Amino acid sequence: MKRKKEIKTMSREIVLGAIKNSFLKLNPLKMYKNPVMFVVEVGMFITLLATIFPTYFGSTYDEVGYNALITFILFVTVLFANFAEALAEGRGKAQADTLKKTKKETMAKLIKSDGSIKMVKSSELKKGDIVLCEAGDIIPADGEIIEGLAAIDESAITGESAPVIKEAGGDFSSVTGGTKVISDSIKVQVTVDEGESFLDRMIKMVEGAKRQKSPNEIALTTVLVSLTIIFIIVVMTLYPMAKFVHVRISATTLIALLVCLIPTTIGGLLSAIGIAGMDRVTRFNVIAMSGKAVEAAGDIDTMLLDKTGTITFGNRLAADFIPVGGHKKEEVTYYALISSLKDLTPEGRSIVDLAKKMGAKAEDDILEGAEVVEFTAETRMSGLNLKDGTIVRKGSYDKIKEYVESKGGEIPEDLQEVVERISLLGGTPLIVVKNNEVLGVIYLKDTIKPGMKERFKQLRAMGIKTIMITGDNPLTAKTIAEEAGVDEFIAESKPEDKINVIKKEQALGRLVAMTGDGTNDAPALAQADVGLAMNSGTMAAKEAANMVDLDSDPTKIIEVVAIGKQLLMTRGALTTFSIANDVAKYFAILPAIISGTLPSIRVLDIMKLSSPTNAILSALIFNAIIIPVLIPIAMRGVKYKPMSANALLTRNLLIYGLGGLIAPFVGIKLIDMIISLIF
Ligand SMILES: Nc1ncnc2c1ncn2[C@@H]1O[C@H](COP(=O)(O)OP(=O)(O)OP(=O)(O)O)[C@@H](O)[C@H]1O
Ligand SMILES: [K+]
Ligand SMILES: [Mg+2]
Repeated sequence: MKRKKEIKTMSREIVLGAIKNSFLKLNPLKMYKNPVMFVVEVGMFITLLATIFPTYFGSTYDEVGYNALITFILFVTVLFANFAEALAEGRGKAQADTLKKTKKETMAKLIKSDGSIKMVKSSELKKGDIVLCEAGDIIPADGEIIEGLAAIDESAITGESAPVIKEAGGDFSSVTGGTKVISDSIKVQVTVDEGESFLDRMIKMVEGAKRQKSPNEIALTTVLVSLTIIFIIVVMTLYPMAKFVHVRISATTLIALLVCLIPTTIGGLLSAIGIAGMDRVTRFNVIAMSGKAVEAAGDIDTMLLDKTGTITFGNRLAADFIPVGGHKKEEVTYYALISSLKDLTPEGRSIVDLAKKMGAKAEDDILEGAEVVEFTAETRMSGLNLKDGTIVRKGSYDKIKEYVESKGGEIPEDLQEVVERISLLGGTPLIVVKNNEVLGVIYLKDTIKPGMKERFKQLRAMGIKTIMITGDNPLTAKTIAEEAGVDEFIAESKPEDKINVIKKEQALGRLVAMTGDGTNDAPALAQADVGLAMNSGTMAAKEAANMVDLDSDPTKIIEVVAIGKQLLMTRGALTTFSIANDVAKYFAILPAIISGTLPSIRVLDIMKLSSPTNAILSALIFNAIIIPVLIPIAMRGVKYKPMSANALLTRNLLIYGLGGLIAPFVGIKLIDMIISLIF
């Protein structure tokens, strides 16, 4: 998988910026957005007061040093949490800066209504304006090509240096502001107003300016806040209880205890995990419009893929012309050529090329007065109505059969056999007819992308059902489906079938992902829970989708799903670790605090820490340090291996649950040993 636009994960600049921002984030007006860490910050202010006025907070003047130390550790804890978030944000900003460099003011050649050209600034362009873009020009705004064809360098946005061909009409007519015309000239109609361009939206997304908490994140935050409130109540009731049994506990100790118990680890890392997840998607050259979309990708049950161009390379090339019904090869070749003279699809062009190579030649005046019937996915046919009344068509087996029969023609006996032969090879048969007479078949060859079987196996291991949906005939569909290893296929489907399949799956409570690039994919892309549009596709598709792949690689949906899963897993794993940690800390320090005055508790004091004060300090230091220790995992995400949800859960509970329980005992004991050496 190509990752061209790799931006350094951890440059000096990003780290320095993050350090500065972790201090700025201390502002309580910003801090309250992270409720768990806000509680720590408030606790810090109280222990600070307890350092200055110890007697008001149940401390003695002897304990000023202890109070100050606790205040300092709490300060560092909050700082560490802020650093995690700032670091994640910083990496997004670095990517946004690279994009911003693309967004330069350029001069545009505005075509006025009288046809004359006026030079204007790109920022002055409005929706609907028509501009001329010639070789060497930077395209001044997003738009659709309304006239011409050009090679365009999109490397500024995609990082891909090979130019792409864009042309008026069809699914490859949209152009993006900031890209450069390499050859030829086009007329472009501007489709967006200033500030709303694709690049603008991309920058905003990557920068995190529009970042909102995803529903999952909000739900988890609610759980964390509830836990925090419970522990505040627990710690508050501890005070009168301790007094009752004549144990003196100062406010500072209670706050230290509280901070150890509330889920500070996940509280500190939660937003970094979300931001880093989106960042990983961006690093794959996919722009996600929301964190919600990335998370949805992690929960996908069903994936819809089309055949041509997704599972196969999609550059279907004519490989042969096969006559049927006693016709000659020259005849099919000639009419295949005629039917494709005005067919600008890759298939049509390859037919013209092959027919010419095989010696067919169209008369110079054949197109005079001829009516062009363009290919649509709906009709699955294309061709010409010649001036002399001859009708030439080529198209899919089912549609041509329908057409010929409606015109009173007959289907030659050997047609079925030829169609089957091509289909069994995974090729697409196109039937050529003249008036109501079937002449033969065009064999369009396509190749399955390498490694598809392996990828679908992985998806199956993840528990995802794959459905290939194609306009091609059932036999070709079956051959390709079997060869690629998809779970199900739907053949002879019309564009609207996609949206129906999605709706049906969703009605069964499933989350559905799909990729697409055409305007007719737009409704389905919008309907899908994860819609990944190709950057090469139309604006309509890109606007409807919640993700855009800058490399226009439809199979990348597989990686996006893996990243989404990894994001959800990372969050789950670190939450488990955090809570297990807090439970362990409770058992590590509470006996140490109380056993001094209540000897009966001593049996519980399994850790044998050097002193109650050292126990609290060690636990609190461990609590702070664990945040930066886990930052790399939050950023990188936990390792993901395709397996079922249950197997994953068991595995993670073992690693992160058990690990979270054991780590504090080891960590706190070590810190205690170091502290007792110092003091
Ligand atoms: N240029 C063309 N002229 C006539 N018929 C065509 C042309 N291109 C494709 N067809 C026929 O129309 C069918 C449907 O095409 P469409 O592009 O909708 O689907 P597809 O490319 O076969 O599959 P997918 O949905 O996987 O891309 C093709 O299978 C083929 O039989
Ligand atoms: K904690
Ligand atoms: Mg197609």
